[in-house]
Amino acid sequence: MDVDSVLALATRARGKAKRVLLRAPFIKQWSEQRYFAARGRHVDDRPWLERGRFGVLEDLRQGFFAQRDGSDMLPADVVDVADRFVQRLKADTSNKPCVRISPADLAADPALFKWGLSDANLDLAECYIGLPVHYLGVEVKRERPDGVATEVRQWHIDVEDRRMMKIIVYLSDVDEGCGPFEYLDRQRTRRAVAGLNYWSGFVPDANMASAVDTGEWLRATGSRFTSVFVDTCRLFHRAKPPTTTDRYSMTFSYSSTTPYQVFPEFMQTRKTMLALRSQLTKRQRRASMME
Ligand SMILES: O=C(O)CCC(=O)C(=O)O
Ligand SMILES: [Fe+2]
Repeated sequence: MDVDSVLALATRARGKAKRVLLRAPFIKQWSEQRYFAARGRHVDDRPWLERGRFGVLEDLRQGFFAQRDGSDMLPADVVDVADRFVQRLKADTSNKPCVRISPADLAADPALFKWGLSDANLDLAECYIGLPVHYLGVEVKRERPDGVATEVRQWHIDVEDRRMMKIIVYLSDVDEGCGPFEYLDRQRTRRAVAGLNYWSGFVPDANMASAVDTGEWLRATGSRFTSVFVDTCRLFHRAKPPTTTDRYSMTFSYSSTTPYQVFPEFMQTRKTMLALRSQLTKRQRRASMME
């Protein structure tokens, strides 16, 4: 095992310990008070949103989910980089269910990574989370149509933070068979958490079906550039295992500056971030945990 894997394991263990500790009644109450006080202090500092994102914020606040056509939101140079990554993923000949562009490759062609740090995105994440935010980076992936329910193709709720915002942008058309983002709305998530006595981890389909009927599972299908804005720490979700066609997509992730847990294997390394440093504004450096 190399040093990075050991560090990743240690970070995971520390995150889990923190989540366990925060379940203890007295500590939970203290931590909630601190959290709401911090959000209260931040109210006046929240940025203004550009008009297009206002409705997204409303939807996120009401149902932790918004779906939009994202074609106007992405600048041409970002789409160019995304397409290059898609071509690279298409050329992959392994038979892994999910293939990703490596953090080093993302940093070598940084327009896409940097779009995640645009004011419009940081503003939206900050307004929704209600606190200064960390940008955890972008993941660009291909989900192969093998129908296998591994990893995040199983039902789960993300454990990183109290609130989180992810922007998932499809880079190919996604219908029922192409592995759409699948989720339960707020009420059904609550019902499933209670019915399954859920705290963390992956839930097999059959167990989920016993808590919430499969007819009530929701799916975000749509053409290329369809964009999902979602708080994955608040809703049960998964990538539905694709059966007919590959799904290509990218996911930009944001948490508060004090998440319970992060997964460093999906994030940029300190070294690549230092190489990008001179291209970033102060706000972007803060959001990338560099200051
Ligand atoms: O890619 C997807 O559809 C969802 C994957 C997932 O679980 C996540 O991004 O939190
Ligand atoms: Fe997830």
